[in-house]
Amino acid sequence: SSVWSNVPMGPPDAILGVTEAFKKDTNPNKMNLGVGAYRDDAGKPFVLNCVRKAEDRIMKDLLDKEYAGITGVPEFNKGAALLAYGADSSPLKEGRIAITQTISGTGALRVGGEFLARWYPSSKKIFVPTPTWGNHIPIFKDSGLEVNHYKYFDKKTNGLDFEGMVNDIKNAPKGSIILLHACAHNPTGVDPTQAQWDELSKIIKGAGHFPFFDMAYQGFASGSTDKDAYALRKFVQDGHLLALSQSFAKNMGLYGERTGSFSLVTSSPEEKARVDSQIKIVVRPMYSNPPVNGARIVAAVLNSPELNAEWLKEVKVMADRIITMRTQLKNHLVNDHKSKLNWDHITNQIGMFCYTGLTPEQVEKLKNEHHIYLTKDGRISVAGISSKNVAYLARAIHEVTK
Ligand SMILES: Cc1ncc(COP(=O)(O)O)c(CN[C@](O)(C(=O)O)[C@@H](O)C(=O)O)c1O
Repeated sequence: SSVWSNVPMGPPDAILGVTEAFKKDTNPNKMNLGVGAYRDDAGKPFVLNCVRKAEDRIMKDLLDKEYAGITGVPEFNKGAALLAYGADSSPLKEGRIAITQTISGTGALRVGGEFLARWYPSSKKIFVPTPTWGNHIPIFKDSGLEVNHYKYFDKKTNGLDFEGMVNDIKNAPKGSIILLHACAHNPTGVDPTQAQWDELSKIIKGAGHFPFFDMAYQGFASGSTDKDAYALRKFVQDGHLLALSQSFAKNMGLYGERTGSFSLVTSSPEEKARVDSQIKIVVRPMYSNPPVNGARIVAAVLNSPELNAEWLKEVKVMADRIITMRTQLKNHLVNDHKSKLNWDHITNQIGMFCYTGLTPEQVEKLKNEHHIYLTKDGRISVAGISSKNVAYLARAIHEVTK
């Protein structure tokens, strides 16, 4: 028998597997509402103008191909921290934030998971919302953490089960790690209000828990990078020493460039130096140092007032198109099809995803009868909807739900 005869066939990824199935479909009406990747109204991937301009500038600089340091391109780290924490962040001004460039958001979560498993003294338990991004669970398990869950989504209202969330977080063992989606919760599109975030900050502080923010959509949810960072900045203001993973996949359209960061708010520059040294010891044997291209693009955009201003406009255009598609989809369902169901959640939810409430059977029907591809949990990537296919989608959803 061969050396690998014991290797079983694994299941396709719940999200990326949908794209594979979509690509095999030859029907002209097919729609990919699976992976969270932005498309413009022509259904095409969108490379931001500010990114193209940044690339031009970088090419003209004729930079070398030397290794970046273990923690990546310094100008990138500076710009990413400023974007997340804000110009008036005291830990930033006091030099207390340890930050490393990572292989996009996934890499940030993994470096963070490994660091916490190795150095966080109070617990190996991380509590993630129910539901959460599917990849969170294997990332943290593979990091050596024990994954637990807190209530989050209310199936009855298709909204937030704040009561349940608060109770589960309060009942978690003291000093647990709490994973929080900073904005545009994936897969539900349901976010706490600012008042609810304020309360969560007090509760998490009171319980001595450790917040780990995953901010993969800053600017992409509301169109404002400051508004989308509200929860993170409020927790920092309230004195939490916390962890943050950032991704530039969506808000700067750098998906395949794999550009992100992991950062920790520490209590002093001296502590930051010790934490920095241990983050490097996690990263060096994992991938040694990160790719420079995406980081140079982000640095060029964030650190140039002109490109930064253009980026903020473009990220708002993306956010606004998503919001328009939500409204059109709901209007078709309510006005054209006189659907008896309540579709308010389609416009109440925010960010890349809409948690439709469709059952796995209805999802199967959308695929088999209408060539519409989405994940089994009923999540649709709103970016896959355009003015050309929104009516087709509404009719199909009505067909399978009436
Ligand atoms: C909450 C959250 N955190 C982190 C990431 C990591 O993203 P990256 O490593 O590319 O920076 C994603 C992307 N999730 C998806 O948009 C999605 O849920 O479809 C998709 O990119 C994915 O990889 O699944 C995410 O939704």
